Amino acid sequence: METDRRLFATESIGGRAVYRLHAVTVAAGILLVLYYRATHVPAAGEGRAAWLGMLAAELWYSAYWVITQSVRWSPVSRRPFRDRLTARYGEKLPCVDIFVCTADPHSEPPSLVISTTLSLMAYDYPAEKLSVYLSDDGGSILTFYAMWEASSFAKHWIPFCKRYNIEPRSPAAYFSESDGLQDLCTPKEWSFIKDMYDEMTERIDTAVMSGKIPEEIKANHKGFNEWNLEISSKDHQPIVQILIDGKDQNAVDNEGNVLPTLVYMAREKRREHHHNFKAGAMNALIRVSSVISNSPIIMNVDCDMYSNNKDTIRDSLCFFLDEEMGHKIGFVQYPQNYNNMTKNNIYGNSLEVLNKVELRGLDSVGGPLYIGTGCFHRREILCGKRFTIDYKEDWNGGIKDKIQENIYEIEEKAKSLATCTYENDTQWGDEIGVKYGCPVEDVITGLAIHCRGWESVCNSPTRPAFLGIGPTTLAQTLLQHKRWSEGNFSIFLSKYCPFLFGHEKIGLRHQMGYCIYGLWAPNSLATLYYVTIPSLALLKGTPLFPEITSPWIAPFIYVFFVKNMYSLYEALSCGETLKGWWNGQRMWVVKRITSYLFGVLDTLRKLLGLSQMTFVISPKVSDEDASKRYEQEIMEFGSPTQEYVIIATIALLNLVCLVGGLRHIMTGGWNVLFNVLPAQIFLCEMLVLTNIPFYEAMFLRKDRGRIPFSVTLASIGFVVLTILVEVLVPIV
Ligand SMILES: O=c1ccn([C@@H]2O[C@H](COP(=O)(O)OP(=O)(O)O[C@H]3O[C@H](CO)[C@@H](O)[C@H](O)[C@H]3O)[C@@H](O)[C@H]2O)c(=O)[nH]1
Ligand SMILES: [Mn+2]
Repeated sequence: METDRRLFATESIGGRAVYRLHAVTVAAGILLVLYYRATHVPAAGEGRAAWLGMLAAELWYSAYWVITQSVRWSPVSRRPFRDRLTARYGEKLPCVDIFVCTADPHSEPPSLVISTTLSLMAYDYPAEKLSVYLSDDGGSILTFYAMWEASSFAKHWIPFCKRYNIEPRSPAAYFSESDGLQDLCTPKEWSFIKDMYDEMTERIDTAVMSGKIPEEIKANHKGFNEWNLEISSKDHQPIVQILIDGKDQNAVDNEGNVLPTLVYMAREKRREHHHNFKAGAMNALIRVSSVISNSPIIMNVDCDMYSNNKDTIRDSLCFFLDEEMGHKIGFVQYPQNYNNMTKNNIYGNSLEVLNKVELRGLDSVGGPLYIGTGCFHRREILCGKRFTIDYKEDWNGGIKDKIQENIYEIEEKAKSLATCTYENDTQWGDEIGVKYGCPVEDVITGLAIHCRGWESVCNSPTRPAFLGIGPTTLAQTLLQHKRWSEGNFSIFLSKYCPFLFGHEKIGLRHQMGYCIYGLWAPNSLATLYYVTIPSLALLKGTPLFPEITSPWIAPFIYVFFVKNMYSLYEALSCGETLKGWWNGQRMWVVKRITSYLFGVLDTLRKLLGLSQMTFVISPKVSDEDASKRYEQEIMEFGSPTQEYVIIATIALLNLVCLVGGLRHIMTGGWNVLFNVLPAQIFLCEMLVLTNIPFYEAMFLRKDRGRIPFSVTLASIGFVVLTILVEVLVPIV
């Protein structure tokens, strides 16, 4: 009976023996490599500087490797017992507020936003306890209109979902997956609801295309009056519209059941006030919801992350309501999964290893990071509460306790909480709510929560809880990673550096876990060095590794192979393909020499006060031609960017160095090449192999997504320049 009390189980993840064997031997190998480097520095003039650079890069890699192992030692997975929750609490469950953020009706189409919203409204959870809030940072009447449409479609959609117990509950996802041949409902019923949905989306898409809402529609809801002629996305009054008021007896679906509360909010925007991006939106939502439903649990998702699993709320509550551990848990994070990944993960965006290995590993050392989406928080904790050993949550707060206030009064009160000036001279954005000033506001907020004594857990059900839209072009991928690496690096360099801020507050391994991401960006420097200097040295004939006959080559080979084999094993065991792993390796190099490099440079510029923080939204739509290439897993370049110049230059440089290196056969014979330089030939060759898609994109492809000619030309120029410089002022 004892065990039945628990609402969730913690299980350790297998395969640790293999892992630990690999880790211990690789660590030994690394020590030998470093020892060799430090004791065999060549004389000046024989490549000493280049050798010392190798030492520095390898020292960095070693330290970083140790950091990434912090979370791999004893990962855990969690299993909630939903049935026990239901048996114990019945429908006496806490109220839950759900926040959705959107920012721009063009890169985040309103029809997508409402599909997400509808999927959340249709959770298997008592509707009277559920409130869904949308924050629209685009302040767009188009998004409001879509929400208004959703509020009436919900009356058909929610009962349909519940009656037939369908999954997923995002209409867009459901109709694209199901072909109407399901035996759960009559074909007539299915077509009825599908037509209704199609017609609604068409009306919305037409409105978005024309940018206007027909007058007769506007007459249907007072909310449309908020948009007068002067209003723009960067300059408008606060707007709060309760589209469905859960307390209203008349707000029922077509079967007479209560509907969840649905609220549209566009916080005030004025040009002279900084709005703090998504963090600002989240904080406004926390306040606005406090006067409408004030639920003790807050869940937030991005507008493209629909709910793919109807049980997620109940699953999450198993953690918070667990009698033994629940009081320590500050938030429950779900992994970020995408529904638009191709089989072989061409841009390395599937985050499988991060989700399945790193998040679970973090879970065993204090808790996963808050990653900004798919996360359940206790409201109190988001508002700054510290952990105390006798902490006990009052689960009765929320919608049902509210006295019946006039809906207009509530809206007015809510608006006053969403103004630009509300936060002046308050702790909002610092001690209260989501923190400001960082492009990964979520990570820094989660860190502060951990440092206030709370733990977090990662729940990763077999049927993913949320599915979003991942980047589908190289440019989008690099952009997202620039924001992430820059954000995490700026945390590392700030007073929130996990080693300082977390000192004595969270465990060492937890601090290191945070630094896996904090140090993504500076990895770029070591990588840039490693993909250029050994190759240039090969061209010149300067050895930078032990000879093949020297026993010292062994640790180099061991570390290289075993580390990579383990990474392959990890990827395969997370469900990736061999090719997917290979593509992922390419993307690591590419991200490091572009996104992460710019991440370092921009972080430094910000530290020097030369630039301001930005948040470039990832587009959720792409053109047809490009989507086709994405599905065929052909890399997309298109218009020229500096990133592409770097990628093309490094690719070409390595090709030239490999070919040029082979000329040593002429002068020194096979002996020189294969005894003295084998490691460099191998390294250079591996780089050339991974870079094959780039050569194709430069020289062979004819489609619109190829590398633009100007980029190829520039990269040829840079390669020539590099080699000239190398001849004139040798660096290696
Ligand atoms: O001024 C802004 C900018 C963005 N957003 C919203 O923030 C979300 C995330 O933006 P997106 O461009 O999709 O970024 P991603 O790179 O996909 O987001 C990941 O990384 C972000 C931090 O960089 C986290 O906040 C996200 O939760 C996480 O999914 C979206 O819903 C946006 O609508 C706003 O509400 N206001
Ligand atoms: Mn996104």
